[in-house]
Formats: sequence, structure tokens, C-alpha cells
Amino acid sequence: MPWVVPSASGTRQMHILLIGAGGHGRAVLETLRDAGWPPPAGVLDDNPASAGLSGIPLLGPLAAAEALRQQGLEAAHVALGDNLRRQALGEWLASLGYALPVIRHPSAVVAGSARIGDGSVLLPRVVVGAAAEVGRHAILNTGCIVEHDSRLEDAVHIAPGAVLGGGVRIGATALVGLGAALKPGVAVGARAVVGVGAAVISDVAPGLCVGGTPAVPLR
Ligand SMILES: CC(=O)SCCNC(=O)CCNC(=O)[C@H](O)C(C)(C)COP(=O)(O)OP(=O)(O)OC[C@H]1O[C@@H](n2cnc3c(N)ncnc32)[C@H](O)[C@@H]1OP(=O)(O)O
Repeated sequence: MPWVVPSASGTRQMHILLIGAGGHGRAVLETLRDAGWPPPAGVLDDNPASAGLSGIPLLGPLAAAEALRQQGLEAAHVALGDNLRRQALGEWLASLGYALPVIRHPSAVVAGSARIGDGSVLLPRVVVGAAAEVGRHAILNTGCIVEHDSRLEDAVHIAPGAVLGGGVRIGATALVGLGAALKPGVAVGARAVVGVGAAVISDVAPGLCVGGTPAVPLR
């Protein structure tokens, strides 16, 4: 199977390999389609009971990525919600020589001065403001807003509808839950979890789980 096809403009469009056939995988697949990517070459999933993704070949467990790279597959994306696992697998794929393109829904609005790291995905209606920096393997989920000058380290997940004010900092592999709001300038530490609907008005220590309005430690 040819993994790379020339487009009408002569640029190479890659048949990407997707990792993960769950709910987030379905969201990424729709985003690829809406953004005009060619159909993915296939999907890998370690769950033997996985039904795969509709219309996309299920090519086996994750370990198959190595052989597929040797067969000429050039690009991959880890579509898993687990931040630590997504980061580890994304870096493994990079070490195998896969390109990890940014996948961006056409409705996402990204300031020209913003930077998005390899392997990240921007789902519909995401907004990223001026001079914001987003690391590798991030999920910027449906409708979230990352305001100007914010700094997001690798493998974060900003859930649907969450709003980060200007200059917010998010540590690696942290999760900002559905609809949370973060006051401008606050810092959320690595591996922290901000619960659904939280209003974060002060810094959150690494690894802490917070929730409520205003947000307080939950565990
Ligand atoms: C497309 C998508 O769906 S992307 C999805 C992204 N995921 C999310 O946004 C989920 C974020 N997760 C949450 O908000 C979770 O509720 C967590 C992580 C904050 C807590 O989860 P758990 O550790 O399982 O806590 P659990 O549900 O057992 O609740 C523990 C206590 O915290 C309280 N609590 C749980 N979540 C919250 C919250 N968001 N705000 C305030 N209090 C909360 C519970 O009421 C409970 O209180 P109690 O002990 O007085 O009864």
C-alpha cells in the first residue's frame, strides 16, 4: 500500500497511522477528515476486543508501529486520552523516525505568533491566543481557549470548554477538566488535575487534584 500520495499541488500528504481506537480516536479521525487529510493508513490498538475505527483498517497492537515504519509509513498520531501514555508512546514513535504532525481542525483559530508542538491535536473551535506556547502531544479539546502568553508543557489535556486566561502556565501531563476557568497568570503544576467546572484563582501544586469555585484540593 502506498503510504504517501502526492497532492494536486505537488506537496506530500501523508496517510497517518493512528494509535488508539477509542472515543478520542474517533474525534481525531473526524478532525483529520474535516481538515482534508487523506484517510489514515490504519489504526493500532492493544485492546483485542477493539472494534477499530469505522472504515479504517485495524492493523494490530501498538508494537506493530515498528514494522510499519520499516515498511515506509512516515507519520503517526497518538489518539489516547491518558496523558502519560500518550507522551511515552509519542516519544517512542518519534524515536522510530515517525513525523508527528500537528492535527488542527479548520475551525480552530491560532494566532500567528502562537507555537504548537509536534504530535498535538486541536479539535473544533479551539482558540489559541497571541504568543501562546503549547508543547508536544497536547490535546486541546473542543472549544477550549488558551489565551495570550500562556505556556503549556508537553502532553497536557485541556478539556472541552476550559478557559485559560492570559499568561497561565500548565505543567507537563496535567489535565484541565471540562469547563474549568483559570485566572490569568496562575500556574498548574505537572501531573495536576483541575476538576470539571473548577475556578482556579491561585497556583496548583504538582500532582494535586483540585475542584470547586474557588478551587480547593480534593485529594
Ligand atoms: C471529551 C471529554 O470528555 S474530555 C474529558 C476530560 N475529563 C474531565 O474533564 C474529568 C475531570 N475529572 C474530574 O473532574 C473528577 O471528578 C476529579 C478528577 C476531580 C475527581 O475524580 P475522583 O478522584 O474519581 O473523585 P470522586 O468522583 O470520587 O469524588 C471525590 C470527591 O470530590 C468531589 N468532586 C469530584 N469532582 C469534583 C469537581 N469537579 N468539583 C468539585 N468537587 C468534585 C466529589 O463530590 C467527592 O466529594 P465527597 O468526598 O464530599 O463526596
